[in-house]
Amino acid sequence: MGFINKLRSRWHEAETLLCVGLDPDPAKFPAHLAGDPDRLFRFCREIADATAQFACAFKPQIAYFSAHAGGEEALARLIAHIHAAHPDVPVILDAKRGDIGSTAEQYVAEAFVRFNADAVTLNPYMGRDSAAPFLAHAKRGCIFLCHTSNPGARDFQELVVDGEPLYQHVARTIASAWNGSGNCALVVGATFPEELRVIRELVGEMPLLVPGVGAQGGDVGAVVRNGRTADGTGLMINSSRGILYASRGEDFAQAAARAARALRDEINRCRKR
Ligand SMILES: O=c1ccn([C@@H]2O[C@H](COP(=O)(O)O)[C@@H](O)[C@H]2O)c(=O)[nH]1
Repeated sequence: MGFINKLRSRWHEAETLLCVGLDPDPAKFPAHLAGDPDRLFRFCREIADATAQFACAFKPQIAYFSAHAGGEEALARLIAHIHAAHPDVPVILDAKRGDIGSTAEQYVAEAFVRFNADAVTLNPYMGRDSAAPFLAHAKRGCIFLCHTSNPGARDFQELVVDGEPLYQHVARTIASAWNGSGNCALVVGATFPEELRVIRELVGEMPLLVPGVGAQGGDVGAVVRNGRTADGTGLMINSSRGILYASRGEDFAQAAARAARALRDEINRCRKR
């Protein structure tokens, strides 16, 4: 099953719009993992196993793995573990790739062959030819940065080009011209709920990956109100640090499960309003 259908099944059958972010930072790990050469994998595997039932997707951020010797091998093993143990939950590789076509082909092999991710985040700044090698894989998701969650999102993404802010042009172009295989989605920060509302109007039912709740302070109610589709889905609302570091003790995985369940439930309460 392709990424978009896997995601839709998860929204409807597991009744969750929560994306669990996997951003392992050894400085924040519980003491019993200190010095363990396999700590990135062990920490994330326990988090994934504890939170899978509450997740519509997992989103490992590649930098948290590639920053460490052996980290990319840990990431490959982690994704293989998720596919084997939680086959219904799609994996989004957060790598924000984008380059000329020949290099993009290598990034395609990285995301879809080496790591076997169901979807990958992409930077659309280099234009259509940089996205084409990814778009050709109709069963994999291509999730493009549109309006990011950080304060600097305003620097370029809100510049007015041909009478509209650049982020709106990006949303419109991807929805109308790049989504021929129906495998596109957009990243929109929870910290910009008004822009989220505008993007939802521009892109119809297209899935939106929404980071920025939890540690970055985005409002869950505003995200659901402004970002959901008519059937109350359409969103992958990501939380990473708020789930991963709910406890720094040996009970970290159980605490992560409680945090994931609480956020899943809060999102679902907002969907009913
Ligand atoms: O606009 C963006 C795009 C990506 N991210 C990523 O999402 C998570 C957020 O982590 P939290 O701990 O929940 O704040 C992280 O991997 C970012 O690289 C984003 O925050 N904003």
